[in-house]
Amino acid sequence: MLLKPLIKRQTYIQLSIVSIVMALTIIAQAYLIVSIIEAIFLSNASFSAILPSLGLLLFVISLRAGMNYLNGVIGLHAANQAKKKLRNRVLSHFTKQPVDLSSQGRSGEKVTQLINVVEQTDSYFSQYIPKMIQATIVPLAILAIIFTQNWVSGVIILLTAPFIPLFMAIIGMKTKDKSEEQLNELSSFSGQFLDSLQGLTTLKLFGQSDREKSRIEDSSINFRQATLGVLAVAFTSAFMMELISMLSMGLIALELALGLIIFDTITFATAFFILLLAPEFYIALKDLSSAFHSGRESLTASKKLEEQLNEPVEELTWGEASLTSRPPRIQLNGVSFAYDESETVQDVSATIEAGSFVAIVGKSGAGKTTLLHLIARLLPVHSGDIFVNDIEQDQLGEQAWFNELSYISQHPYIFSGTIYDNIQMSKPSATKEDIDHAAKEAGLQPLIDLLEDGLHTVIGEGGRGLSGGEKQRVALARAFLKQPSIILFDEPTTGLDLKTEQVLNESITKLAEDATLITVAHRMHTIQKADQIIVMDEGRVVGTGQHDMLRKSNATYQSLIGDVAGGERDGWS
Ligand SMILES: Nc1ncnc2c1ncn2[C@@H]1O[C@H](COP(=O)(O)OP(=O)(O)OP(=O)(O)O)[C@@H](O)[C@H]1O
Repeated sequence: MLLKPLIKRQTYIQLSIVSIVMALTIIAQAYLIVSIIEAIFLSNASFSAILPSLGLLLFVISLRAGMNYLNGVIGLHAANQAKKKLRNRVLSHFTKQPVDLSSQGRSGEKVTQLINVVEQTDSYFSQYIPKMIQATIVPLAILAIIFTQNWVSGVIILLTAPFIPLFMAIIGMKTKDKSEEQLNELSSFSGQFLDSLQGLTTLKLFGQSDREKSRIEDSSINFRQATLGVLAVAFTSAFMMELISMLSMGLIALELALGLIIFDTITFATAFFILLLAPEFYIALKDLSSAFHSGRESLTASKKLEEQLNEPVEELTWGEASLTSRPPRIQLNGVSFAYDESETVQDVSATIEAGSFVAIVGKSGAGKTTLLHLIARLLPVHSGDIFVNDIEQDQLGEQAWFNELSYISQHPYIFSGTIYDNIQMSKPSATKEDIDHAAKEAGLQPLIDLLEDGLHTVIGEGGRGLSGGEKQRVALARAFLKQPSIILFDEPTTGLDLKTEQVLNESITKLAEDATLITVAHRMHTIQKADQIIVMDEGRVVGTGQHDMLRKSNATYQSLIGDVAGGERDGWS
C-alpha cells in the first residue's frame, strides 16, 4: 500500500481530536435546540430567559463550522505533503534510470503519471481519511447518546445502518473497475495527444494529420465515455444512500410518534432530541460514502503509480574517485550492452590513448552511438569493463566524471531560454566575457550578429528555432566554456553546408587540443585525420587501425569507403 505510510501519526491524532469535538458540538446543538423550543412552546419562557441558551447555540454552531473547516485544512495539508513526497518518488524513479533509457517511451504518459495520477491521490488524503475518522467517531457518539435516551430508536439505527456500508462496498467495487478504465483512457489520451503534437511536422508531411485527428477524437470520446461511466456509478451511489437514510429516518419517526402519542412511553423533548440527532447519524454515514467513492479513485491512481514505481530500474552506480591525469586514457574490455534480447554492442575491446583522436565508423545501426553512450556512462555496461586511467569507470564520482566530459550529440537539446543561458548552463559561474569567448570559439558570432537581441535572443521551445548546425554550435560553445578533457562527438549524418561543417571541424579540433576526442564519424576527412579508427559491424569491432592500413586489409572498411565513391564523398553511413 503506497498511500497509507504517507500520512503522519500526528495527522491521525489531530483529525481524531477534531472529530471528537465535532461529535460533541452536534450533540450539544441538538440538545440546545430542544431545550429552547421546549422553553418557548411548553414552558412559555420569556425571550430574555432563553437568551443565554441562544448565545450558547450560536457558539456551538460556530464551533461546529470551525471544526469542519479545521478538518478540511488538516486534510489538505496532509494531501499536499503526501503529493509532494509522491512526486519526488516518481521523479526520482524516472531520473534514477540511465538518461538514455529514461527518455524512452511516451513522454505524455510520464507527464500524466507525474501530474494527473499523483493529483488523483489527493482525495484519499484530503477527503477519504478525514471523513473516515469523522464517520467512525461521530455516528458512534450519536448512537451512544440515542441508546441512553430511547433504546428502540438505537436498535432501529443499528439494524438499518449496515445497509449503507454494504451498498458502499458493492458500488465501490463497480467504481474501481470504472475508474481504472477512466485512468487508462486518460493516460492513452494524453500520450497520444503529446506524441501527435511533437510529431506534427512528420504527420503533415506524410498527409496523416486527418487520420491522427480522428484517432485523437476517438481517444477523447473513449475518455469521455469512461468519465460518464464513473459519474453514473457515483450518482447511483448517492441515490441509494439517500433512499436508505430516508427510509430509516421514516421508521424512527414512526416509532417515536407511536411512543409519544399512543403508548406514552417517551417525552416530547426526548423524541425531538432523537429526531434531530438521527439525520446527523445518517449524514455522517453518507459523507463517508462519498469520501469512499473518491478514495476508490485515489486507490486506483495509487495502484497505477505503484506499478510504475515497482518497474525494475537499471540503476547506474558511482564511486568517489576522480581522474588522476588529464586528458585520460580509456580502455574498453569486452564491453557488451543490450536494449532488449539481442545485444547492440558485443564484446567490444579497444584502447583509446590519452589525448588521441578516435573515430568510430560503421553502417547505420552498427551500434556506434550506443558505444558512445556506454563510454559516456549514459548507459550501464551489461558485461565487460571500462577503465579510465586504470580506474574502473564505476569507481569514479558521478560529478567528477561528468565535469570532465562534453558530449555533442547529433541533436543537442536546447532549453527554452536565451542563447546566453543555454551556453552558461555548462558552467554557471562563467562571466559574460567567458560566454562571449566560448560563443566566438564555437563559431556562433555570425549568427549572434544577425540577431537583434544577440546572445540574449530567446531560443528553444517558445523562442526562435535553430538549425541542426546552429544547435551543435551552441553545444560546442557549452563545451568551450567547460574545457573538458574528454569530448564525445556524434557527427551529423545529414549534410551540413560546407561552411558550417568547416566551422564545426575547426572548433572541434581546437577544443580537442588538450582532450581525448572520440567521434562517431561519417565524413572522409574526419576519418582520415583520426589516430585510430574503430570499425563496427552489427555491434562488434571488426577492425582497428589507421586509414591507410584499414583500407588495404579490412573488408568492412573497404566496403564502407567503397560506398563513398573513392573516399571522396561525405555522409556515407
Ligand atoms: N533506445 C533504444 N532501444 C532499443 N533499441 C535501440 C535504442 N537505441 C538504439 N537502438 C537500436 O540499437 C541499434 C544500434 O543503434 P545506434 O544508434 O547505436 O546505431 P548507430 O550505429 O549509431 O546508427 P546511426 O549511424 O544510424 O546513428 C539499432 O538497431 C537501433 O535500432
